[in-house]
Amino acid sequence: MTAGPNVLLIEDDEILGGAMIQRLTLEGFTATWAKTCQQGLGALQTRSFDFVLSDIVLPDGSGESVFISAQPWLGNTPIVFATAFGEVEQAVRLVKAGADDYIIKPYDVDELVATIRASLTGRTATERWKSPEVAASPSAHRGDDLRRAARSDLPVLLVGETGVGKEVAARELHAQSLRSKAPFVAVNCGAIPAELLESQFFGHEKGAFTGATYAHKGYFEEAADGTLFLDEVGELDLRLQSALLRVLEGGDYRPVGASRSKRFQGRIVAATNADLKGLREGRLFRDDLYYRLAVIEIAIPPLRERRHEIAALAEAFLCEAEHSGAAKAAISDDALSALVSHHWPGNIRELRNRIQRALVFAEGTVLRAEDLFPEMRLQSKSTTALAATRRAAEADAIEKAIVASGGRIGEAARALGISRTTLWSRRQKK
Ligand SMILES: Nc1ncnc2c1ncn2[C@@H]1O[C@H](COP(=O)(O)OP(=O)(O)OP(=O)(O)O)[C@@H](O)[C@H]1O
Repeated sequence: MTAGPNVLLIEDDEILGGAMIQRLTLEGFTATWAKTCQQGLGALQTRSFDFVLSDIVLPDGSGESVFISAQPWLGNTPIVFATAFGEVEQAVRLVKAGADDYIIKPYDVDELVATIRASLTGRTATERWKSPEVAASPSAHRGDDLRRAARSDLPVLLVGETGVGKEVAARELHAQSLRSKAPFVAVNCGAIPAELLESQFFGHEKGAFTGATYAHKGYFEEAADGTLFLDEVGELDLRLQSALLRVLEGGDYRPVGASRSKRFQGRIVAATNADLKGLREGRLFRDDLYYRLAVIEIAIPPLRERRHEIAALAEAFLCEAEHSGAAKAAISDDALSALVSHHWPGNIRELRNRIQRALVFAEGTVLRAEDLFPEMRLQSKSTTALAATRRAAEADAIEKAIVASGGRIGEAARALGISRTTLWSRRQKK
C-alpha cells in the first residue's frame, strides 16, 4: 500500500484533532497528529511533510514559535495556521513572515481539504508521483496473486470497491489460465430480475413455461469449460444461492423444463463490492456458498490506496482515447497533482471517465486540473467566501485596534504589527 501526501496537523483540541485526522486519512492523506509545539517540532525535524496545518495557541507555546524554530526543516513545505477569530492579528503577522495562509476557526473541513489539495497542486510532489521507481512498483503483489490463482483452477473471489477493476482482473485471470481458449462469460448478478434467474443461469427447454418458444442456453452452458464470472455476487437471491451451491458441490444442474441434468466443467470467479461478512451475519448470504466461492480471496485496493498507479493509468487512458480517434493530449503537472490527491470514490472507472470527459471539453491539448475536475471552479467560489470571511475578520481586528489605541492610527498599526499604509489599504478594502 502506498501512502498519500503527508500532512502534519499540530492541534491540541482532542475532538477537532481527532476528527481532522480521521477525515484526512479518509481523503487518502497520511496524517500525523502533534498535540504540542514540541511534538510538532519533533515531527518536522525527523520527517518531511507535504503540508502543515498548525493551531496558534498550543499548551506549551505558540504556533508562531514552531514556525520560527522549524524554518530549517520546513523548506518549501506550505504551512497554514488555524486561528480563532480573536487571534487574527497574530495570524496576519505569520502570513507576513512567510506562512502560506491562515484559516479561521471553526473552519469548514471540506474547505480545508480543498486548500490542502490546492497547495499540493503544481508542487514537486508531481515529480515524485511521476518517478520511475514509484510507477514501477504498482500491483506487483496483486499481479502475483492473480498469476498464482490463474494456475490453480480453484474458485476465486475478487473483493473491492466499485470500479477498482474486478472484472478486468477476472478477465486477466481467465486469459492467464489453461482455460483461456474457452469462453469467458460475465454475469451481473444484481441486474437479473428474480423471476428470470433460474432460466438465465441454467437455461430452459422449449415450452418449459409460457413464452419459452425456443430452448435457451443458460450461463453455465455458455461458459462450458471456460470461466463463469459472477459479478456482484452479494446480490444473488437466497434461492439462487442454494442452486449455485449445488452446482459448485456436484457440478450438475438442470435446465428449466429439462428431464436430464447437465454438467458444468468450467471455473467460477466471483466478485463483490458488498460487505459479504455483514451479509452473512444478516443471513442474506450463505456461509457455505461463501466458503465455496472464496477458496482464493483477492482484495483489490481502492485507487486512493495505490496512488502510484494513477499517472500510468492516466497515460494509458490518453493512449486509449487517441486510438479511438481523439487528438493526442497530455496532462499538465498541476492536473497530475490534482489526480494524485483526489479521493477517487469511483476508482479507476472514475479516472477513465474524467479523462474521457476532459478530452471532450478541454480547450487545448494539455489537460489542466479544472478540465479534469470541473467542480474545482465551484470550489473557487468557496475560496472567495473564505477571502470574504478573512477580510471581515481583518477589518474587525483593525477596528478593535483603532478603538483600543483611542483612534491613534500609528499606534493601532504598531499593535497589529503592520505599517500605517497597510492598515489604511486594508481599511479601504473593507
Ligand atoms: N488495470 C486497469 N487498466 C486499465 N483500465 C482499467 C484497469 N482496471 C480497471 N480499468 C477500467 O476501469 C473501469 C472499471 O473496471 P471494472 O469494471 O473491472 O471494475 P469493477 O471493480 O468490476 O467495477 P464494479 O464493481 O462496479 O463492477 C473499466 O472501464 C475498466 O476498463
